[in-house]
Parts: sequence; C-alpha cells; structure tokens
Amino acid sequence: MRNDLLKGSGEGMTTTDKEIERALRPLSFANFTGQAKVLDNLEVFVRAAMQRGDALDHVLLHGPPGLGKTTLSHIVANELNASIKMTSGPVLDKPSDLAGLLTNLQPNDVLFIDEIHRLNPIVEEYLYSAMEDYKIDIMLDSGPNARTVQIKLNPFTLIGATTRAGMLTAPLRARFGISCRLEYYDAELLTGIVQRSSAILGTAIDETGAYEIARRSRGTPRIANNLLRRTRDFAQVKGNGYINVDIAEIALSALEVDQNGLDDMDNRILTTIIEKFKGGPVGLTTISTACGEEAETIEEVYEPFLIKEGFLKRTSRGREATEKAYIHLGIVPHFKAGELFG
Ligand SMILES: Nc1ncnc2c1ncn2[C@@H]1O[C@H](COP(=O)(O)OP(=O)(O)OP(=O)(O)O)[C@@H](O)[C@H]1O
Ligand SMILES: [Mg+2]
Repeated sequence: MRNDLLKGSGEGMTTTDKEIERALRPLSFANFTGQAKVLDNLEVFVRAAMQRGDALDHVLLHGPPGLGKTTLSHIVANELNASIKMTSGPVLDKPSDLAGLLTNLQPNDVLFIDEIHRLNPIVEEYLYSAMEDYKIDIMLDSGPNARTVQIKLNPFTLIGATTRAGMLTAPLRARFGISCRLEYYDAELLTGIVQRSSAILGTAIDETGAYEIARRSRGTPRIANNLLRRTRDFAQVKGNGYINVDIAEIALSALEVDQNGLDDMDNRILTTIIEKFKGGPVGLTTISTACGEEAETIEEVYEPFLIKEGFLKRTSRGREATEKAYIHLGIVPHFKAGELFG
C-alpha cells in the first residue's frame, strides 16, 4: 500500500478529491511552479515545433510520484493547442489497443502513456515504428490468411511518464528525443504552491502556515496539496477556518507527519534498518519483508526522499542508515555506544 498522502487520481480517491486535484492542477507553463530547467527547455521545444508546424519530439518525463509529470503533459498539450489522449502501460494489453488510439490522433496531437515502463513487450514493439516513422503494421486475420497492412499515422507526440526510468528498455528510451527528470521541490517553491492552492480553495492561510505545510511535504506538490486539504479540515473544525502555523502543527502531528516531514512508513523503514539490522547494510527485499511494504514501493516512493534528505545511503552491499537517521530517531548508534567504553 502506498502512502495515503501520495494518492493520485484514481487511487482510492473520492470524486470530490479528484475534482479538487483537477482544480489545483496548473494549466499553463506560466502557472507551473518550479522545475525551472525542465520548463525552460520544454518551452523552447514547444515553441520551435509550433513555428515549424511539426509535431513536438517525443518526451519522456521521469521522477518520483506526485512531482507533476501528468500535470506537465497536459500543459504541453495545452501549449501546443493539441488534444491529449491518456492511457497507461498496463492498460494497453494488445497491439490493437494501441493501434486504436494511434489511428484516432489528429496531426500533432499528444498521446500520453503513464507508467510506460510497464508496457507489454509486444505492444512496445509496435510503438517503435509508430514513434519513429509514424507508421504501424497491423496483422489482419490469423493462420494461413494472416497478412499485415501498414497504416500511416498522423504525426504525433508521445509523452511517456515513469517513476522508474531505469526499467525502460534501451530501444524505447532511445526513441524519446526529449527526456526530462523532475526533481523534488524545495520548501520555498512548495510554499508558493500551497499558497496558490489555498487561494483556489478559498482558504485563508498565512505565510508561516503555508511554509510549515510546505517544509513537511517530502518535496512533493501532491503531498503539499493533500496536507493543505487536511489542515483546512482541522482549521474549520478546531479553529476559525484560518490556517496559521499553530493549526498546521496540530494537523500535521495528527496526521503523523513528523518534524522532518517523514511519515510513518519512512520512520518504520529507518527504525527497521537500525534496530533489526544494526543500521545495515541490508538488502531491499529484506527491508521490504520486515516492514510489510512492497520492495518496489520502497524503492520508488520512500527511498529516493530518504536518500535525498541524507537519512539513508545506498551502497553496493545494500541500504545503510546514516548518522542523521540515528539522531532523528533518538537512537544511540551501537558503534558509538561501544566507543564510550573504549
Ligand atoms: N509544479 C507544480 N505547481 C503546482 N502544482 C503542482 C505542480 N506539480 C504538481 N502539482 C500538483 O500536484 C498534483 C500531482 O501532480 P501529478 O499528478 O502531475 O504528479 P505525477 O508526477 O504525475 O505523479 P504520479 O507519478 O503519481 O503519476 C497535481 O494535482 C498538481 O495539482
Ligand atoms: Mg501522474
């Protein structure tokens, strides 16, 4: 199970949640905060493609969940004045599913494939010629009557999104002319996002309240927005509807988001490594079993943030807790305790 606060569209969200998430989504480059380098480049590529009347080159967006991959894909389509068709790797079961989508694209439209690392290999093969030459070969009939016909497609842009760029096959990766890695946001950028979202939700918030939510959001806009919504509930029920640092503090501790923005599972991973495996190094699958969380989720969702914040190290022999993790959890390192006695 993935962290609740990380939930995105479709993952057990209520209709209202989804509507709110949609309302909070920036629609243009101008409204998208952060990721300056990625944005600058994309703006140039979009403008150049439009000036030439060409389809934008295929774009791969990768990085941890909730940083804006889906949002950016919509923005790119908007800025191209193009339509966007959305699908995802696991949904495209057979080549005909893909063919159906591709043949319905208008010139220069965008096809968005989420979780592109989970494409069925046969479907992926078909995608190669579609991406490269805007053509697909379709098999008609089977057995002795089998024959293939080639279908010409309108020029289009494929935008692929993935949290696991490393799992993409080399031929697929090579077919993306543009590859952008989204990074975690710093607290200042997230403060701006929280303030913007509060304005859209019609919730009054002061800067210190926004900053408190922002700095405890694991560098992730989706989490910042989710924490904002929950904090708004606390402000409404336990306060006067206004979000300041005190209300934010009450809400965040009720939600078990600690002072460093780590949640229950982050802390469980660190505690497990320290208490059960002497601080590591320990393998991912062992941690996964001990914490009762899928290895993939640990690797994709929790670990990147813990590493970035310096709580965890990845070595060739496995994962190791850092001194910062011991201090954070208030545990005296066993090697340090030993040192005391010489
Ligand atoms: N730069 C940003 N500025 C403002 N809001 C943002 C930004 N990036 C993301 N968001 C908000 O965060 C939410 C999550 O973003 P999005 O769905 O695009 O993430 P994602 O990278 O596609 O995540 P996943 O990997 O889980 O699919 C969106 O609803 C959007 O409102
Ligand atoms: Mg997404």
